[in-house]
Amino acid sequence: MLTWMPSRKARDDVGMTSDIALLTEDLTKFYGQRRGIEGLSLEVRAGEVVGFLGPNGAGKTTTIRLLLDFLRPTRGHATVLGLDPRRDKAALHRQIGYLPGELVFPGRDKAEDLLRFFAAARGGVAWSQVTEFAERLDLDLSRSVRTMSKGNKQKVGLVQAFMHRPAVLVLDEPTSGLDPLMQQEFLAMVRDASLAGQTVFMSSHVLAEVQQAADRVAIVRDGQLAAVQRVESLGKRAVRAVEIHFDDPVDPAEFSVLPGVSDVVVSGPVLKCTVDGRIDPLIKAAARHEVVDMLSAEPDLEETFLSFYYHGEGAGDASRAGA
Ligand SMILES: Nc1ncnc2c1ncn2[C@@H]1O[C@H](COP(=O)(O)OP(=O)(O)OP(=O)(O)O)[C@@H](O)[C@H]1O
Repeated sequence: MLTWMPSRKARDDVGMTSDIALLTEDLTKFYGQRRGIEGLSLEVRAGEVVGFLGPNGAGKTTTIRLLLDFLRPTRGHATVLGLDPRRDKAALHRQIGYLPGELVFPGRDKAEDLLRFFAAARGGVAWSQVTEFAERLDLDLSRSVRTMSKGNKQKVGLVQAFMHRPAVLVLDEPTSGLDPLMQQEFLAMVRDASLAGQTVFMSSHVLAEVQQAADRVAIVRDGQLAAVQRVESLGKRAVRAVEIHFDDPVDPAEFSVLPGVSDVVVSGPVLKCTVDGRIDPLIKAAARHEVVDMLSAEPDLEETFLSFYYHGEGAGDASRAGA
């Protein structure tokens, strides 16, 4: 999906006051000696969907809590819609939809009562907006939240985050506990939110879901930003297996010298190899021969994702919005 800049009207409709929805500069949080997140500089533009990816303990929740002023930074700062989350908490309250990673609903309230409470706390939300999201997520509002499964509690959390159509949605592991059908519905809600001019910043450790909904992914590892990539370019970087069938036998040496090409094996007219990154050099070399067929396995984004963890590639080359 390409970055899409919402129209001025769409941004006005959701109360967007700044072109930059989220900004962090050198954002750092240490818990005593323990690093939560360090030196995080990231810009999310209004209307963008950014996936915040990383394994357990990478620093995703810490970052999100800093953005919402549930934690105070050790160093650096963050702004939301150009405002300071600490100083302008009240002003931001209605413009942010937040889904915490760990949902705790005390009491025996029915989902409906709880959502009425959240709606009132936000200065009133048309009840039709609440039921619209509840229906999309197939959530029974008459059930007591305390007795709900993890997935149903997650749906309540999502409805409260989306129901007031906030300018910015900050979602910590939003698909946690949802079945595949509901995960798809959630991703559709994210796409609709983006089309309506809302900004979405969502943490996840599932690359596939982020790939479906996000414009960019920011990858954190050990408390530091390891890479920020446009989703399409993650695909382009991926390692893929390629098999080319020629009319006549080819010389492996001709292909093994190509940039990004390795593991070249030729048996008669069939060449198999691995391509890391751009496939163009291989295509141009192959085109010097008569090509009968070519097979290329889909880039494995999970592998690309892991390669960021283990080799620490590409730090911050698209950390600025629209890069
Ligand atoms: N309250 C705390 N006290 C001490 N250390 C903490 C605290 N909260 C988080 N940490 C540490 O900070 C680091 C980042 O944790 P964080 O919860 O932000 O990661 P995460 O990416 O959200 O992980 P997960 O996917 O497991 O939720 C981890 O090493 C974690 O142990």
